[in-house]
Amino acid sequence: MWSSSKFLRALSINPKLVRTSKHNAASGKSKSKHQKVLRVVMVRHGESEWNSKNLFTGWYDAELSPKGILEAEEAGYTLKKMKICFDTAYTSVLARAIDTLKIIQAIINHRGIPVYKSWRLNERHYGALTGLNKAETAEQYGEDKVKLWRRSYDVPPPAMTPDHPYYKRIVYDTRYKKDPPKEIFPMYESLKLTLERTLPYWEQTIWRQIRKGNRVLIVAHGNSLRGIVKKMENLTDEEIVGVNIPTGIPFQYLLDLHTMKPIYPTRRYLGDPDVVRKATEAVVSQGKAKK
Ligand SMILES: O=C(O)[C@@H](CO)OP(=O)(O)O
Repeated sequence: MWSSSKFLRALSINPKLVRTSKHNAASGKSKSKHQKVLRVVMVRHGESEWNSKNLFTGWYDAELSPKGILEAEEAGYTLKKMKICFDTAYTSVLARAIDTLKIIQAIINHRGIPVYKSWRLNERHYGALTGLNKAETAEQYGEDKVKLWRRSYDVPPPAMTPDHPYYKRIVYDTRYKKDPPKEIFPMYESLKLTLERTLPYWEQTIWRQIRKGNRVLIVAHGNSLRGIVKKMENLTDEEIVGVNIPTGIPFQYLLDLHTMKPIYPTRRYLGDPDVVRKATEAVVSQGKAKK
């Protein structure tokens, strides 16, 4: 069993330096004088029904699969074991992220914290690819093309047109009645376009809360999180191609209280490294053609 203390030792983090208790949870609006570092935890939702079928999902509102529910529970137990507490949580408007957050909240006994939902944390819009099988798409267009669509920084997938089977379901979904406004409602998104709509929310809302000393949990999606990771780790457009985020495994950044810079240059997963590696490789192979 990979215990939280073993995990913290592996990361060479002194747990005493990180605020973990519920102290000041309700009013935790200012940095405690004992607090040496700030922590932000992010997690990609648990596996969805469409992940399990290996379909491009994007803004389609897939539910969590039974495995995804277990992954969300596991994420909750990991945070509970490590005694990590939060003041505020942010998520997208998609069920797979909202439900993952609810499961985590229940397990860590944080049902009462404020939760903010924004379409800006949604998965990237996969355009015309939405609903297609990734392996079959790789067979048809080649693995390189699918890798470009899935992981390049600025190559967008083809646009979703009104005759697409999921167009109406997404465009007329009442949750988007007010936001995003029609003029910017996406029909496709590269990672660059995804980041351009996530970044204002990250900088003007989430980052401000972190700066104030609030302990923030973000439950979002593979690509909205890749955008934030690119920003946090200063990755180049080429480097972000190699970043794949597994479902349901929380990762954290510890930030220096004064400089607000990450203490470790890369994200740290809160989980058994072997499990993280295998889960990450599985995400990569979703884009491979079936042999
Ligand atoms: O299909 C999607 O919406 C995303 C995440 O599930 O997939 P990918 O990992 O291919 O970007």
